[in-house]
Amino acid sequence: MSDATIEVRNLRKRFGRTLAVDGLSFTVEPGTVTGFVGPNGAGKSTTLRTVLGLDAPDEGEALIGGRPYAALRTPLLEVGALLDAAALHPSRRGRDHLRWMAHSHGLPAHRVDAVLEQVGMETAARRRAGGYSLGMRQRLGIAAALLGDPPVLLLDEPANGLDPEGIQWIRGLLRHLAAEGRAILVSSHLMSELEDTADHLVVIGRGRLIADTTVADLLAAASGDRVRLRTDSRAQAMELLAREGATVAVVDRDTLTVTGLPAQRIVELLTSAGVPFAEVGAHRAGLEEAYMELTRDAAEFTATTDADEVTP
Ligand SMILES: Nc1ncnc2c1ncn2[C@@H]1O[C@H](COP(=O)(O)OP(=O)(O)OP(=O)(O)O)[C@@H](O)[C@H]1O
Repeated sequence: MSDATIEVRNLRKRFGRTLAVDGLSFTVEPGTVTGFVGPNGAGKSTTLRTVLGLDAPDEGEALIGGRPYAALRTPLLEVGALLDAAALHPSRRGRDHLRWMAHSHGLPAHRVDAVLEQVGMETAARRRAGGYSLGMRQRLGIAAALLGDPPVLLLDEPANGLDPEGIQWIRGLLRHLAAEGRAILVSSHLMSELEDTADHLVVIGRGRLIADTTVADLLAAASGDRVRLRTDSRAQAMELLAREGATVAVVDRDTLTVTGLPAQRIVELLTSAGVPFAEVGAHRAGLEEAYMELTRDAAEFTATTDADEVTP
């Protein structure tokens, strides 16, 4: 799968007064799941649409296997995409929809059964699409993307509407498809959806690149040299450790993270002061926490809470 890359170079796209994508560059390598993350309106869909030749960029370019979408000879065999899972005629059976797609692209009919099996829709696809749940439409959309067995996949929010079991399923599928050497770009506005899935992350906000990093590097940076501490006497522990110069943050009811003191010193201090504690160890940040750290300084990415909204 040597042609398995997506390259976005200096991409810029404006809609009237909205600069949807503002000089964005990144590459998706073969054999990886790259998460494409950013808050609603960040420019993810516009970028994906531009890669697929559905929006024309004002500046820059987007390439699949080194060529723009318009120059691909057999697009369905070179790139698979899930953009809008709802785009299905309600009276059409899912299987017929795929058979028509296969036929119009000169693909053998057995590919339809192969991809339906891959997404667990063998039976459901014989029913009319009008009765499908959102999760079933997502699965059928993924089946359509896989029909031409393409080396490159672009999936816009594929976990949308899936139940926890469906989310687990798609994680496994994406890992499997990447292990086959494909380049996979998967967008989400929720970092947590990419946990255990993405190897690499491209984070954007307001059309601009915020981070282009491996998940491992991002988590290591977010974990820092913090120590995680569990204690029933949270207030006492916080006061004691802060007095010793540590920075202490609350994680939940009985968990704290401590920066500025080694674990051994924390144990000594708590023990000699008689403050009970259960666990002391290196803190490992999750993806959601790493994302918050990454976007903390960018005020425009801060979610408005209900409390903010009712403040006069
Ligand atoms: N066809 C269009 N006409 C006008 N404005 C548009 C159009 N498409 C996108 N936009 C605007 O461009 C910006 C980026 O939108 P886009 O849909 O690419 O973001 P997104 O990151 O995919 O968001 P979401 O997570 O909500 O899908 C938004 O401000 C949006 O309103």
